[in-house]
Amino acid sequence: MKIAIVGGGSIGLLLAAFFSEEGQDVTVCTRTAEQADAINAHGIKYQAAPDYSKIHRVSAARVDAYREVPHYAIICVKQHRLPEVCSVLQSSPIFRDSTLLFIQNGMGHVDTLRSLPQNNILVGIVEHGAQKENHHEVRHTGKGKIKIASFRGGIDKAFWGRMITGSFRIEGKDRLEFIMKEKLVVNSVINPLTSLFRVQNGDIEQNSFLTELAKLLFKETCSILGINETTDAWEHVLRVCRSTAENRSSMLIDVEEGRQTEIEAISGYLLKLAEGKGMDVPYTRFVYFGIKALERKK
Ligand SMILES: NC(=O)C1=CN([C@@H]2O[C@H](COP(=O)(O)OP(=O)(O)OC[C@H]3O[C@@H](n4cnc5c(N)ncnc54)[C@H](OP(=O)(O)O)[C@@H]3O)[C@@H](O)[C@H]2O)C=CC1
Ligand SMILES: CC(C)(CO)C(=O)C(=O)O
Repeated sequence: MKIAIVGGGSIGLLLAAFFSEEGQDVTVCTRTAEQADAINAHGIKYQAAPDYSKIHRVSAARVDAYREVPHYAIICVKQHRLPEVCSVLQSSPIFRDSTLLFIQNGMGHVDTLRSLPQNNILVGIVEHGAQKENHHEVRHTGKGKIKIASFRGGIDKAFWGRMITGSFRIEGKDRLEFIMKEKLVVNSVINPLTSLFRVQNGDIEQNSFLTELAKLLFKETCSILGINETTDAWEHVLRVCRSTAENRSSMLIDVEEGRQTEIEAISGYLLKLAEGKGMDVPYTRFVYFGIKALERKK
């Protein structure tokens, strides 16, 4: 299958390497010509701890210079970059018949997807940790799951089910809202805490004071979303901390690099929901303003 990965960041490069390993015809659609040139010249270097690396020869093009017609377009930009990418997806005939897959953290984007003309739109969640080292190198810093579900149209579970490399697999699910809420719970805890305390994901479980804070945030997020704070749900958060222990969350990297974070789509989304329900949510408010303050410092 022809697969376009839109956005050559940590997750875009990771997925490009994965689909290349699966024998798919992958093109990375980048924002800059500089990154496309680097990928075309060197391929993508996939690295995994402690000493595994492999070069994947995939092609790359700046997104507005991409001329192929992909079966799948996997959108790997941050939430706040979606408006510009969605306008390309809306206007370009290239993507008209593609199945789109959006993998952003947070819930902010789901309403935006309604205006897209494509008949087949999937939404997914990524529990892997990845870090882009430079334009064409990515480090796989934590292995987890990818779950996808249909937002509009069908889902070819047989195709996705064949995409298995070792423990790397994509699971097709029926309940979109469930997988998104489950991931939102994880990100509402891990992303702001790791960013405010500048720690790796694993520290949330290792440092018992951080675990206490994580539990408070976890309980609050569950009550905002109206879901049961089961032991299973809490264990799931800890499992992601463990499986991505060495990872610096995507929000922490944004903070360190002085970039806009996805706090609006995660804690900002939860705050608005809580406001609508007349709920007071002090922990979520605290982390929201804490991250906004760090963004202002940049
Ligand atoms: N990193 C992680 O471990 C995880 C991330 N996620 C989620 O995955 C999504 C992507 O995150 P991540 O890969 O870390 O983000 P990055 O910031 O590493 O990558 C985003 C990429 O999108 C590119 N981009 C921005 N605008 C455009 C555009 N208009 N056209 C084409 N490309 C564009 C950026 O290019 P440029 O650099 O040139 O601006 C950058 O390469 C996020 O929603 C994140 O929450 C989920 C799980 C884990
Ligand atoms: C899975 C996790 C928590 C990995 O760090 C993530 O979603 C992120 O960094 O945004």
